[in-house]
Amino acid sequence: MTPRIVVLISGSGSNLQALIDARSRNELPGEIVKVVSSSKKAYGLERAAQNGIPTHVHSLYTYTKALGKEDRTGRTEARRKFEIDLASVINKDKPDLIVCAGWLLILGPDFLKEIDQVPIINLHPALPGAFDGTTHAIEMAWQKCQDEQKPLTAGCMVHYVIQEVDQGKPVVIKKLEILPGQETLEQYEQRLHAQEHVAIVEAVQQILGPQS
Ligand SMILES: Nc1nc2c(c(=O)[nH]1)N[C@@H](CN(C=O)c1ccc(C(=O)N[C@@H](CCC(=O)O)C(=O)O)cc1)CN2
Ligand SMILES: NCC(=O)N[C@@H]1O[C@H](COP(=O)([O-])[O-])[C@@H](O)[C@H]1O
Repeated sequence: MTPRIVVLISGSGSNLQALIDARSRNELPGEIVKVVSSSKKAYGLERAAQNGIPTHVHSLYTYTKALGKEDRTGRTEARRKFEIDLASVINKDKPDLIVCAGWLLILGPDFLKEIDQVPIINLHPALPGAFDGTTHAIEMAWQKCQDEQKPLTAGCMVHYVIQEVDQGKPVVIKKLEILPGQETLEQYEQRLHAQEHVAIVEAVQQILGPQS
């Protein structure tokens, strides 16, 4: 039985594309059965559609738009319902692995409790213990190198998702050296994304085993 993969995205989906391309090369030990996006504008939805992969948009805004900014209790409840519903959507596809590929929302305890037995992995554009819990790790690493004016070992990792954001056990780590003044942020980003596209495929291969 081919392992079933659900991929969570929020944006461009270039890492989803890396998984799709690996599958096309028979190098992915699993089938992407659903792509769930937190945004209806995510180009990754287009990438999925172009490859016949079912999609679902699960937008937090849908749950919170009727609430006032000051309605903290309401927003907390809405976030809980968002997460429980998200877990229900995903569980319907009976995944063997869930991959956060640029999913820009913290998965709270209500979600993790409902998913329970299915491993979840996340791609984070930083090394273990560096810039945990941020969605701006790429820029922060590059800027840190410029500020300190000394080489910085940066990179990306794919790690298991636990409640503590970006602190789960690493599965794949890719290191990159940033030299101050030697490249623009865009040039570093390009190098990093290329490594991410390798790391995310390697992580799925490691977890789900060789091509089935
Ligand atoms: N429980 C976990 N959830 C998630 C993890 C994780 O390790 N444990 N990884 C993240 C991915 N991520 C960094 O790799 C990350 C995603 C989102 C955020 C964040 O602060 N999100 C805010 C909204 C931010 C925004 O709208 O711009 C939020 O969820 O309220 C930090 C890190 C995926 N989830
Ligand atoms: N903290 C999570 C985070 O910053 N994730 C980052 O979102 C991007 C998604 O790109 P993509 O939509 O092109 O795959 C990737 O760079 C990934 O590391």
